[in-house]
Amino acid sequence: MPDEFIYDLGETQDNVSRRGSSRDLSLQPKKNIVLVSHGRPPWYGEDGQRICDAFVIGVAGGSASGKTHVAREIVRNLGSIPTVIILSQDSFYKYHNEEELALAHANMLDFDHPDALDMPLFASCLSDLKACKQSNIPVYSFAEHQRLKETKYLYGATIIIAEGIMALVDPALRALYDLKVFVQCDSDLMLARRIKRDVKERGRDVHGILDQYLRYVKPSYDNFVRPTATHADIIVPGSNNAVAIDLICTHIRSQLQERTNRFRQKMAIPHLYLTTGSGSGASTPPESRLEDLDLTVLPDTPQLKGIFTILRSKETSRQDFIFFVDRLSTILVEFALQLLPYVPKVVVTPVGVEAHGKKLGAQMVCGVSILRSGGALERGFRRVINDVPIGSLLVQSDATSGEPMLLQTMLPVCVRLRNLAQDSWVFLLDAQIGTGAAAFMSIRILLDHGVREDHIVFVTFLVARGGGVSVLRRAFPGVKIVCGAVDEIMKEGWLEGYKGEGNPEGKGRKCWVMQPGMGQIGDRYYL
Ligand SMILES: Nc1ncnc2c1ncn2[C@@H]1O[C@H](COP(=O)(O)OP(=O)(O)O)[C@@H](O)[C@H]1O
Ligand SMILES: Nc1ccn([C@@H]2O[C@H](COP(=O)(O)O)[C@@H](O)[C@H]2O)c(=O)n1
Repeated sequence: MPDEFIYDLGETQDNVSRRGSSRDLSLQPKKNIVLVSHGRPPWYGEDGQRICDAFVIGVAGGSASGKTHVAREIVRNLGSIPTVIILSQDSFYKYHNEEELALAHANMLDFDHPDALDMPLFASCLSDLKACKQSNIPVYSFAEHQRLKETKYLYGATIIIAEGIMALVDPALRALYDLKVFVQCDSDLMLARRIKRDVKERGRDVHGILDQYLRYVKPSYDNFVRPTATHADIIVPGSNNAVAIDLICTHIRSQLQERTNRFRQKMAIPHLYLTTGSGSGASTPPESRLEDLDLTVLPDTPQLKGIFTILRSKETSRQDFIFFVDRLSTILVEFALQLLPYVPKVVVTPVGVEAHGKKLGAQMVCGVSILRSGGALERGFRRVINDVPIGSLLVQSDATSGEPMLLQTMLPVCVRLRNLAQDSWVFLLDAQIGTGAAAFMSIRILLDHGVREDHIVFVTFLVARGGGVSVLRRAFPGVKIVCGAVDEIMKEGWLEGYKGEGNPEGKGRKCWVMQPGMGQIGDRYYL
């Protein structure tokens, strides 16, 4: 495995950028690999529903035939594709009891029978990933012959390569593949490669390897593995296979292109709701009448007006800007908390009488900030909800297409695990909803994880009435949107840069701007 593909989950983002954009998210064996390159474009339409599945390739073949090699070469050959996961069937070896473990260590347990693998679990994880949901897959140790306690969280792949000796055995698995590949390799070569690999990587000795090979591996190849070649769309040789891999990649590229085209056509619609040009007026679609947007807006008190006046002014110092952003986010989160369930609670006061009150009824509450501007709400959020877990999503517009691109997900555990996600309340934090593209993608990500739509509370300083919020509202009517104020206009224009530390000349740049707005909140807060 080339070094630039190795990336442990615990590494910092700095290390990833230093090494390039590839990530290996597996523990042991290092086989389930996630490669992230230029971000993931939207996988849903303007109605918020998924419009395409991930493209799934099944790669089967004998042990050490070169399945992993083929999978990695496909990734390398594809180059600048959005996100690829290589999912190894080895991860799905069943859990063994003490008796089976003793047999395994004596080379007397058959790992080459289809029953050794948890095929239904493999099919269910693969089916979730194909449907653009998250999956928590098992982690297997070859050294211990055992499934480990931890699971590995995977999410966000555009292409999934599932590889394993039995990858084409199970009809339920075969039904999930868009392309089926069989790696055909000479038996002598497979044995030679296996001896080398198992000594080096799996802690085995030559005698044991040969014993296991003759007892289980070879008969299994003849009985179960080789016959599945008939299901393959493409047979790839186990060596000198560059031409075959090139053909596979050409096919994948054309398939992805088709899916991308369908998406672009549909996503063009929200932009019809946005106004362009330099005029001061903006046409407002009927759907974005304030009462139809169902926003929870902070009461327009003189005190709030005072805060907004300071925040909107370009003369405000960075120090004051940070102070008032923190204050406003505290007020907003406090206000948003009224939307969560409360249950009765009786306490006894220091004077010995009962007081009938309430306590928060939500089991789990967490925050997810949409980086970078959403980070500006985190301090206020933490002030109101003590010790709350906060994750983040990095979504940025692609420079050429203008489409939002998912670059990184760092979600709290209660969202990553599906059984917890359905009971969690998630505060999505972003500074403003303008075009709504980042908000739209972030909501879709939470729904992919099983968070209930009516358990998502979007907290933001500003919403543009003429922007994408109307499309967002139609797609996700259950999401609660809490904002400090509603601005009228959303249009393409020049954003005056914040003048000060890090940007002495106050350079402007062209983008979608809200009016009157607060400028680029992330820049003003962080620069
Ligand atoms: N086309 C190839 N050319 C040269 N070596 C290869 C090729 N395919 C695989 N190998 C080598 O064979 C060994 C086993 O390959 P691997 O892809 O891990 O097999 P599998 O995943 O099928 O068990 C590795 O050491 C790998 O480098
Ligand atoms: N504890 C185990 C589990 C499996 N094996 C062998 O692994 C082979 C499949 O993995 P490949 O990467 O070679 O496809 C399979 O043939 C099993 O015999 C093992 O040795 N120990």
